[in-house]
Amino acid sequence: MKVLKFGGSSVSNSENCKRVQEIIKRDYANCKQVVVVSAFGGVTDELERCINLASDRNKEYENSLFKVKERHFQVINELNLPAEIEFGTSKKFDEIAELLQGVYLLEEISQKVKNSVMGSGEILSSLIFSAYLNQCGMNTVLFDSRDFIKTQNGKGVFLNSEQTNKNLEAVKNVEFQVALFPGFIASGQKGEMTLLGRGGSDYTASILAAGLKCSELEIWTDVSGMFTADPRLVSQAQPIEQMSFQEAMELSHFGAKVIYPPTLIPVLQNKINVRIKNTFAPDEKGTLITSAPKSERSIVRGLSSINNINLFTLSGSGMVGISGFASRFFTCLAQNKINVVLITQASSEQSMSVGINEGDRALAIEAVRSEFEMEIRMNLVNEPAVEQDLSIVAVVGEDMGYTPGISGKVFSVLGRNGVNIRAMAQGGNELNITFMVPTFDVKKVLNVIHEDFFISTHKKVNLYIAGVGNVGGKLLEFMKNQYDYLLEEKGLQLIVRAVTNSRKMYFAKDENMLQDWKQKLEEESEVANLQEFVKRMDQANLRNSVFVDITASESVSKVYQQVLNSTVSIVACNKIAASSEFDNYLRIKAAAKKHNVEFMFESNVGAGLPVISTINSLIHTGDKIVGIDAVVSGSLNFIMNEFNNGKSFVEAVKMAMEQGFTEPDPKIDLSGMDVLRKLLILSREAGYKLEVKDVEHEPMIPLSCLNGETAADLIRDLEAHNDHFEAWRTVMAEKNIRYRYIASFADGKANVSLKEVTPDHPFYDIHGKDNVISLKTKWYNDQPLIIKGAGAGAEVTASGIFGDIIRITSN
Ligand SMILES: NC(=O)C1=CN([C@@H]2O[C@H](COP(=O)(O)OP(=O)(O)OC[C@H]3O[C@@H](n4cnc5c(N)ncnc54)[C@H](O)[C@@H]3O)[C@@H](O)[C@H]2O)C=CC1
Ligand SMILES: N[C@@H](CC=O)C(=O)O
Repeated sequence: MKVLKFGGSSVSNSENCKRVQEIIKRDYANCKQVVVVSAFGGVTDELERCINLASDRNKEYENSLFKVKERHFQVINELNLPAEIEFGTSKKFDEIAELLQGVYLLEEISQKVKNSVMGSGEILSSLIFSAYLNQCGMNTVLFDSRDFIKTQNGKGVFLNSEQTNKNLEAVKNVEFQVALFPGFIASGQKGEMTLLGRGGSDYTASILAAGLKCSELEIWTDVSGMFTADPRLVSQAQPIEQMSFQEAMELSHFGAKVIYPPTLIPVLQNKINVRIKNTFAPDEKGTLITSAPKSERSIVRGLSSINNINLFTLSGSGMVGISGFASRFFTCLAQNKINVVLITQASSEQSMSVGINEGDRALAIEAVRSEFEMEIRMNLVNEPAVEQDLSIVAVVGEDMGYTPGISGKVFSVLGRNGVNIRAMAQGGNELNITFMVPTFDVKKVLNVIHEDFFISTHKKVNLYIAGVGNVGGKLLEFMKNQYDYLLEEKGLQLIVRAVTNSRKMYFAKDENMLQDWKQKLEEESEVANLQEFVKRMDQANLRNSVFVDITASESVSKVYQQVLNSTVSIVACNKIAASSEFDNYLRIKAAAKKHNVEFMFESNVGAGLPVISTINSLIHTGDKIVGIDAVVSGSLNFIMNEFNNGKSFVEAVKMAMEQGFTEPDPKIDLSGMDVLRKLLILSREAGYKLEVKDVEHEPMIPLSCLNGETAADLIRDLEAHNDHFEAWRTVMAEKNIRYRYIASFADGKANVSLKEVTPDHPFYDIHGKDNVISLKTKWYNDQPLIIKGAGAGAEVTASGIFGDIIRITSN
């Protein structure tokens, strides 16, 4: 014999009643079934509303009750049930109406009347449904749960399990194939109707399963089992195949609403397996709750959360070393029926904090103030402090016990995402790690932990992109091409949430704009506003967020602090921040460290070449950079190579500009400023404190060519100086040398200038836009470490930026 419980959603209309009948039919011939039904979906709430309206002397209750009645009659008619059911139903509604009229006249609700009205929904649904099953040819007997399930009053309503189990013996003597019981309702010592608590139909089913010694309890609902997290908050949540009773209890206690927590006690005591199934997808596996569940791939079984929690703190120096404070504190909360959801105490004994429901806040303050009135007056204890708008999150899993590193992993992923944990507790059995966070962060918290622990799912990477020109456009194209690969191979889902250029910006509503960012920016954008861009990114508060700076703008580099304060990582190919004042460079790095996020700028030097990462790796492993010689301007190398091949200097400059090797303002390259910035960045990363003024700097071209405003001015001025450049050609031929614009650093001295190199020099033969970076270190002393390859161009730069994004988000 097994018990099947169908919740309100499963029996909310005639269509669903037919589905339920199909489910019962599956095992009809094989085993006896005890079926428990809830009231039709939403009916209990409606009945409660009717009582409240009546007690407020609001005649609207009559209308509301009439609508509830109509719903029942609609089902009766649609199922073609016999007249006696209509009669029985009508009679029940007359009784309810009478009770409500009494409430209306007296303006008072007694517990007895309230129970009678609210429990009517189950009496009605069981009457209708049992008739329907019989009509379908099933041998169904309707039992009244009140005749069997007995409660006793204490502080609340408790099950009298001894009496209940004794009463249930009688059921065994009745001939049936389906026994139908209304859920939720029971009776007290004097036979009056009592209720088993909201969600109590689950409990009814569990009590029956235990009392009738059934083999299994099936809870049929509208979801396919208990999920690894609330699917409304975590889109990647999956049904959990199996879990233990203890895990189910922890998860349901902390908010997973699939099962009413007391339900698990009778079945646990009698070792009866519970299966949670979906009425609307009956072939799906659902979740099995059992004493020895098989291990899942993840050590964490599930996550749950409850909102509207307050952190209530009692503190004071007078509490230290004095016994009895805790006992008085908790007794006072208990006496006022204030439910404590989480407890923590500082080891100094100076403070104790508890999590309570928002609704209990006022009462808790009043009760604790009055309990400690004298101590507060004497300044031994402070006024109770309450923090609002918090939520509790529980990470649950039996396998977490005695496995080191789980809480470390949980808290480090939260730290990386900028979540401030207000209080925490771990059950002594290590079954749960529970903590309080601002409600604003709950969705992010559940998602990041879910992504980190449930390996079958992927990680969403939320990208905010500033600058969609030459390089930015290429990066977006690469990301679009690699989208499927990264999703499948690395479990990374790239989502572009917003883009801006200097004129327009577009924020995605809920969509991923990776595919059609151009069109969105063209057709649906708003006027660019950097502050607004950063503000909205902060408000979105999405996990694994990265701000990507692909501009050459100083104003964009100035928002980095703000971005990092929002716990968003930065990937930049814009060199301005890393080459700004040394203190600012340090401040940005410190902000990233403080907020546990990344500031990465590999593409600042050598575009996609692994230059900065190589320097970092040498330093981290104990090497020391003693000298740097580099040709790190892709455009200048390209220009000189074209010049050597016979092009005029200005022609070569125009080609570099057209091919996207120069900065948006080419004067930055030709003045040597771009190379200077790169040398600053390299030497800083190598551990030296260098400012712009410390670098000896000779521009590559005459200063008079750099006075113009626009690129056209520059071209005009270069043309005017053609003789100057042609003179280089003569010198190069005469001396058998080449000119290279070289950055060098040695003995604390930095220099960027145009130098002559002979054919045996490593910088003599450089192809196209290649960069060469030669690092002399403690370990690479005789032969320097050389990094060489294309150092400019949209493709290689975009690939460097993309690499940083993947490195950050793969952590
Ligand atoms: N082109 C190359 O080979 C390399 C370029 N880089 C860096 O890449 C960056 C971009 O270069 P390109 O794409 O070639 O330039 P670009 O001129 O084609 O694109 C720059 C983009 O930034 C946007 N922008 C400018 N100011 C802005 C602001 N205040 N707010 C929002 N957006 C703004 C522009 O509207 C444009 O979309 C530069 O910092 C450059 O140093 C780095 C390595 C190599
Ligand atoms: N303009 C730069 C591009 C990369 O930083 C260069 O020419 O190297």
